[in-house]
Amino acid sequence: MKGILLVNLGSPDSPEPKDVKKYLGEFLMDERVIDVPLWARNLLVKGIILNTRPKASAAAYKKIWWEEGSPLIVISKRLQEKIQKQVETPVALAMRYGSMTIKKSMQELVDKGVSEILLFPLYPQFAMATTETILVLAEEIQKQYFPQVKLDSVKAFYNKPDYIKVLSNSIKKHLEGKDYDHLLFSYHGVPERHIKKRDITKSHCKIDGSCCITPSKAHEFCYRHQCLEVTRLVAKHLQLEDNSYSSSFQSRLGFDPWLQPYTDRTIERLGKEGIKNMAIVTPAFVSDCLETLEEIAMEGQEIFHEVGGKDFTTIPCLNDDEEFVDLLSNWINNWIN
Ligand SMILES: C=CC1=C(C)c2cc3[nH]c(cc4nc(cc5[nH]c(cc1n2)c(C)c5CCC(=O)O)C(CCC(=O)O)=C4C)c(C)c3C=C
Ligand SMILES: [Fe+2]
Ligand SMILES: [Fe+2]
Repeated sequence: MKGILLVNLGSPDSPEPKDVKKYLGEFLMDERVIDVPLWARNLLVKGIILNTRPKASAAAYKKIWWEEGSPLIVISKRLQEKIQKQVETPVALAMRYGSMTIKKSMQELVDKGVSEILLFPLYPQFAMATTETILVLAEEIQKQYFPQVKLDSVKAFYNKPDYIKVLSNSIKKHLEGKDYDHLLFSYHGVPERHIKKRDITKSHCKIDGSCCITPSKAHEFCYRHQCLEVTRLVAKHLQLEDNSYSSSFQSRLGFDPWLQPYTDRTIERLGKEGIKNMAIVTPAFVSDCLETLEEIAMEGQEIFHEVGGKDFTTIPCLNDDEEFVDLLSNWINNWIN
């Protein structure tokens, strides 16, 4: 029998500093997230970040935490339950980091008689720090604990026309009746180095004004290209006017250059340039989480107001939107049959 394993990023067990520290330790010690030699990662993560960041991170998590738990986990569970209603084969949910492990969820599927698993990373764009780390870990677990199970995986779906349509419809629905001057597409950032490391041509990615719009085989693994493509395709679908939208990258960590322009500086610039009403959408995230509910909806809004902006509309992620559930269920049913 076939089975599905949806995988999202994960969250701490609670917004208390000790749980946040445990979670961040696992997340940031991943060599595909902080991609430096082990000794340097130990020094940076265990020596510096885990001694300074958990308190502030925990305070941020407390602001967005729901009674049922972490928004990212609760929303992912709702998505799983809704997909399960439309799919005949078992659908399990795991997180790359934290207690809902890939191993436990694979075991759950195997216990139900599953011998072929479709791994479904819940990320529209490929990144070393997201899709790749899930695929690598899932393969290791399968080889070690479930050698009899066949593993298949869903590729980044950033440019699939039916995905672009669902995302565009959601944006349109949430902006209905709103008067906005600028729509900002804010994607989670990654260090520039990550993009160059995954350039399979070894020479294409220059992270300049043109490489990501020049066709290349490198784009199969270029997070920057895939983000900018989502913006381009949605803008085309919604017939947005030039200069009424732009892309930026949020959540940078550390001192290395990350993908630019940075979201916080872009919001500030837009406000200073006289934009009064802005909307913001976050298509690198399938589920609302700390990075959308706190960093964008709270901090982003504050920055905008400080520089004279008025109306700041945060468009929710696709979460468990009916059209999105139908879309994922269709893709899964096509794989099953
Ligand atoms: C598109 C998805 C994501 C990419 C790419 C990504 C890269 C990345 N992230 C960090 C560091 C942190 N990310 C944190 C939170 C966080 N990141 C994502 C998604 C991507 N990260 C999500 C969905 C979340 C929220 C999780 C939740 O529980 O709601 C955090 C923790 C929060 C904080 O302390 O600010 C860190 C740290 C790096 C270094 C990185 C790429 C290299
Ligand atoms: Fe992140
Ligand atoms: Fe590129």
